[in-house]
Amino acid sequence: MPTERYKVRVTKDHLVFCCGHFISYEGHRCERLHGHNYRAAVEVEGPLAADFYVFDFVALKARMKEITDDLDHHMLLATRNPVIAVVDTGPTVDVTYKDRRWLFPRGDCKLLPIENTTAELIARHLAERLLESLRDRHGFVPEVLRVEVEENIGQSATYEWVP
Ligand SMILES: Nc1nc2c(c(=O)[nH]1)N=C([C@H](O)[C@H](O)COP(=O)(O)OP(=O)(O)OP(=O)(O)O)CN2
Repeated sequence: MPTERYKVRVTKDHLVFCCGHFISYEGHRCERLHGHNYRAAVEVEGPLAADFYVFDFVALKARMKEITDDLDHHMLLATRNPVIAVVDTGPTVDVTYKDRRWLFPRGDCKLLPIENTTAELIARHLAERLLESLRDRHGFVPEVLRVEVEENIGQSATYEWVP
């Protein structure tokens, strides 16, 4: 008996989120502030449900779009970075790396509980939020979830979650 597996994938122009960021790298170096039109793609795997699909494309796009829209047009800051300090003062976010300092209006920022705003960790962050949303709103837990974040055409990172 052959084993059947199904996978649903969505990636759409409206799953693009335009954000500022900078990362630390090589342990002690820090990029200059710049931005990307990040593009997300989502895959879910599982058995076919009663409607003969793994999970409804329409709902999957809608849940992902809520998350990417929330990040769109914000400065992404990683709160767990070992060398870039991020302090939320209320009206502002004060960011320090060695002798460099950035001061952002709080409303322009998304503070992410991750170590670095790499495409890899942004993908994991999106996946965690999506899993919560799929579970809470649809009672759906996929067998496998993958989120790909493309920083630029031809360069992307994928996070895979398997329970
Ligand atoms: N595995 C990863 N590598 C890198 C990441 C990442 O998230 N994961 N991120 C960066 C930088 O943030 C940077 O923005 C990308 O650098 P680079 O490719 O040099 O810049 P461009 O997007 O402008 O691409 P071009 O090919 O130069 O046009 C680095 N590495």
